[in-house]
Amino acid sequence: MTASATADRYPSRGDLLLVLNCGSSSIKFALFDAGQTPLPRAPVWNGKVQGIGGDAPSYGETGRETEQVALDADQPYHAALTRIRDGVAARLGGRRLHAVAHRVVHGGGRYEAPVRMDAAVLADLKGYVPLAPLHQPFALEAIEMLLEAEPALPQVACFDTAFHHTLPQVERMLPLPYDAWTRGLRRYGFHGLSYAYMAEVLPERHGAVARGRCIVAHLGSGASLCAMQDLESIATTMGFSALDGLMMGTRTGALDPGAVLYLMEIEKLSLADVGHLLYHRSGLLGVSGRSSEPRVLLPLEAEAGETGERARIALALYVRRIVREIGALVAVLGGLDLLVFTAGIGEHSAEIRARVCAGLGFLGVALDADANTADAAVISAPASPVLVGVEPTNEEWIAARQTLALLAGAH
Ligand SMILES: Nc1ncnc2c1ncn2[C@@H]1O[C@H](COP(=O)(O)OP(=O)(O)O)[C@@H](O)[C@H]1O
Ligand SMILES: CC(=O)OP(=O)(O)O
Ligand SMILES: [Mg+2]
Repeated sequence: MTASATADRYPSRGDLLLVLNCGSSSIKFALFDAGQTPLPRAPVWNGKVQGIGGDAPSYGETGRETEQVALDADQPYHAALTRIRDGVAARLGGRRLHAVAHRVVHGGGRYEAPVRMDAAVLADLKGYVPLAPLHQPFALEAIEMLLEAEPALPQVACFDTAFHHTLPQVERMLPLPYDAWTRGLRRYGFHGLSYAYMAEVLPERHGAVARGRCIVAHLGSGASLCAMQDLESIATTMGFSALDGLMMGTRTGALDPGAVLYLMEIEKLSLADVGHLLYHRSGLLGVSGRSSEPRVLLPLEAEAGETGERARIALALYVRRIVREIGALVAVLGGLDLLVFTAGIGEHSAEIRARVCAGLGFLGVALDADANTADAAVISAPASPVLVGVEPTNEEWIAARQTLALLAGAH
């Protein structure tokens, strides 16, 4: 093997690895010290580009949030990537960038494991853009930009859908005519890097209970639930696309398809208009008319008049959908041992957690109010038959580790 092939496979001391996590409203970036074994969970540098798709996208580094930099709203992804690359270059100081890991939301039926990117894989993954229009194009844009700028730099795609390869067929199938299945119209599931992290960290945190009947509630801008048994996905609320399941910041979640037909046939909305409505103008934003974020809506509930009323109904609907879907997953699991909240809202909103848990009284779920307010790792009361936890997710670390393993030839 040549020296450069060996360097591709194994990082040397001091080598760094960049992870890009393109979400629906943000790009999270993290730089890891790839030369250390085991890979440290904390990055050496990280940050977040926020407000992608909105009027005021901005770039910020963790620890320097007050120095938020405005980005060109017409080309936010390009501007963001340029900033991130500048930031990486400033931190290399003679060290080598070993690889770039990307969270790619959709791997379709073909990619159940991370894959090294090249032009052919890129073309393949572009085929899944219609299945994840809020996410897929942007991750692929970043990959394409880097393939052109630094063709020798290894890039690896790590898929949200991959963790759900254990779903049984009865959870994967859509009740359409059978040949839809063979055409790839099936439930894939998302947020898999987050659930993969949970499968790693929950046994460390909670011991054997994590291997039992467990539900993880990933509540971010996009939101889903995953039912795990023995740390494997057995059911999940997002399905064919990232529109299914829970109500989200701007997305509907599960919706009667008859409503879509009505909007198009009777109200004459075009296909593009319906797509925009379902992905960008619905959910908490659409119902409240004010914000896609619970932290903005919660204080508005106290207001008199329409603002307060709509904030209250938006949040009531949001919480009701979570409770209903948890109920459905409890039925699939045959009971519940552990419920874990994660992602932006799950990790930080004690009020949303309290409202969800109040709806789970039928399971005997009882919270310790102080622990919940403190975002503690265990927030259930000692007598609660279901252990309830809060666990910060770390999709970037999972992507970094998968990438190192793939490049070292472990896949
Ligand atoms: N400290 C916080 N308190 C309450 N909500 C928060 C906090 N931080 C983030 N959030 C909420 O989390 C959501 C974003 O979650 P995140 O997991 O970062 O989503 P994404 O990956 O899609 O960008 C937003 O609704 C945001 O308001
Ligand atoms: C799949 C998905 O909705 O991801 P995110 O929550 O990061 O937008
Ligand atoms: Mg996310």
